[in-house]
Amino acid sequence: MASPSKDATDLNPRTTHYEFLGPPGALAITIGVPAMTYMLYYGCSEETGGCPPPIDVDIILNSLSTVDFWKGLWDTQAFLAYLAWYAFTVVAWFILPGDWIVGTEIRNGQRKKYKINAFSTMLLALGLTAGTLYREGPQPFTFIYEHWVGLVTASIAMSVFQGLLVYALSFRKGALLALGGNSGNPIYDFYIGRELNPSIGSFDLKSFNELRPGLILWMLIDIGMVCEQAVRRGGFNKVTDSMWLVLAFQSWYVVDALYNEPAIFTTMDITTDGFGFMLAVGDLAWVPFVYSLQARYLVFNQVELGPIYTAIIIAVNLAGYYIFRVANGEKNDFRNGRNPKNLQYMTTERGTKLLTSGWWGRSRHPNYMGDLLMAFAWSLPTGFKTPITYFYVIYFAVLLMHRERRDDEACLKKYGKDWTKYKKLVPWRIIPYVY
Ligand SMILES: NC(=O)C1=CN([C@@H]2O[C@H](COP(=O)(O)OP(=O)(O)OC[C@H]3O[C@@H](n4cnc5c(N)ncnc54)[C@H](OP(=O)(O)O)[C@@H]3O)[C@@H](O)[C@H]2O)C=CC1
Ligand SMILES: CC(C)=CCC[C@@H](C)[C@H]1CC=C2C3=C(CC[C@@]21C)[C@@]1(C)CC[C@H](O)C(C)(C)[C@@H]1CC3
Repeated sequence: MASPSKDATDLNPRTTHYEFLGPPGALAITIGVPAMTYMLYYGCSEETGGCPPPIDVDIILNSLSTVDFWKGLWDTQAFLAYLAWYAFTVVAWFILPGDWIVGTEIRNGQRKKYKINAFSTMLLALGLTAGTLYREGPQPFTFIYEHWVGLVTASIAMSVFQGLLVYALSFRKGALLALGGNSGNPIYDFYIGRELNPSIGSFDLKSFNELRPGLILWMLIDIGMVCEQAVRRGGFNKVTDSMWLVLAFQSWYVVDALYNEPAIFTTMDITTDGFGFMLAVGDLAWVPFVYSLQARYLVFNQVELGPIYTAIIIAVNLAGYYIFRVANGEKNDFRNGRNPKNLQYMTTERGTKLLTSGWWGRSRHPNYMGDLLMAFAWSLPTGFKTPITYFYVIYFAVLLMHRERRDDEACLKKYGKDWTKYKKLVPWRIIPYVY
């Protein structure tokens, strides 16, 4: 129950400290993320002549000045397909059964309830995909490759719509705002997310978007790229080992996230950050259309790895996955009051405990290290002809380093001198003895 002594101003203090370099940074990312999503297509595709295409300023300026180029960004068929996909995930949330779990305590003393059926949504989507593949073969799925730009536009349009909607709704009476999203600057608050958990009844938009429409679409896009290659090479048995590896690794990552759905309720996106344009565009456009770049590249640059390289890349991915899963599992168990491995911990003045052994005794974000190792394994199958397919690894390293610093600041505020004590016990940020 909400504490009766807290009024709306106590609960929703003004944000006085900016992140992401404040409003100019927020504006740059608001424009930059959609722009980069398109640029990674135009800068790495067979339509434009390669990865990267030969750079000729005159040709680029000429094509930018043609009506056809701008018309190509809009594709009604792709838009309708995207809307149908989004609607499917919403309907699945409503109709598929699932347990309701209680999230961590939020600032107003309440705990939200979340319906757990992301995994069954994925199974339904995969079942329908398998049925279509069985009846009609890979051809229908080439739609994704052929309508790429239109699908990107549709996902960005949905993100803008949701960003504006949640920003407007956050002004209603009684809304609980994110501590970092109430600066009063509309550009910044729109970007970072003003309201902590925008919901329609029991439908929570932030956790829904984080796990369903973007993440499952990423896997379906990868399947679409396998189908495109199968059509070009004359059958699934001719699809390259590199393409199968990318599909297997990335699908496994998605399956793992959906299977462990309850674990996202202890991540900082859910517990601390608001839901605004940053997460909307990240979830809906960036994850499916940028994270699948390696698979799209392998459609037009078909790499055969052979058994030795395949084995090495699988080993790198498995090592990363092991660290990622075990570290996330240790923290999730611990935050839910369990400590099956009897790990050591310190108790803070706030009452919360912090693990000081196991993976969380090796570095302060061991899960990031595992995630990064996996990211590297997803790019390796593309070979070394172009650095562009390693974009994900570089972006991800920057994102996680920045995220670590944001979390460090937040934990310092939360735990005060106990955090400093914890940092002395666990001095490494992400990679032990390196960083
Ligand atoms: N693929 C992708 O694009 C992305 C993936 N990720 C992944 O998402 C996952 C979640 O990441 P994220 O939410 O950023 O961070 P973490 O899962 O690392 O969670 C950080 C929080 O954990 C708690 N914590 C910190 N130290 C300890 C400790 N020693 N013992 C117990 N609890 C501790 C603190 O919260 P408190 O004390 O309040 O509980 C802290 O705020 C990661 O695996 C990350 O790799 C993240 C971003 C993008
Ligand atoms: C600048 C920009 C593009 C920002 C958006 C960042 C988002 C893309 C990421 C923020 C946190 C994320 C998480 C996952 C996907 C990427 C985003 C949305 C995640 C769902 C991936 C699967 C993992 O298992 C996870 C559930 C731990 C993870 C949670 C955080």
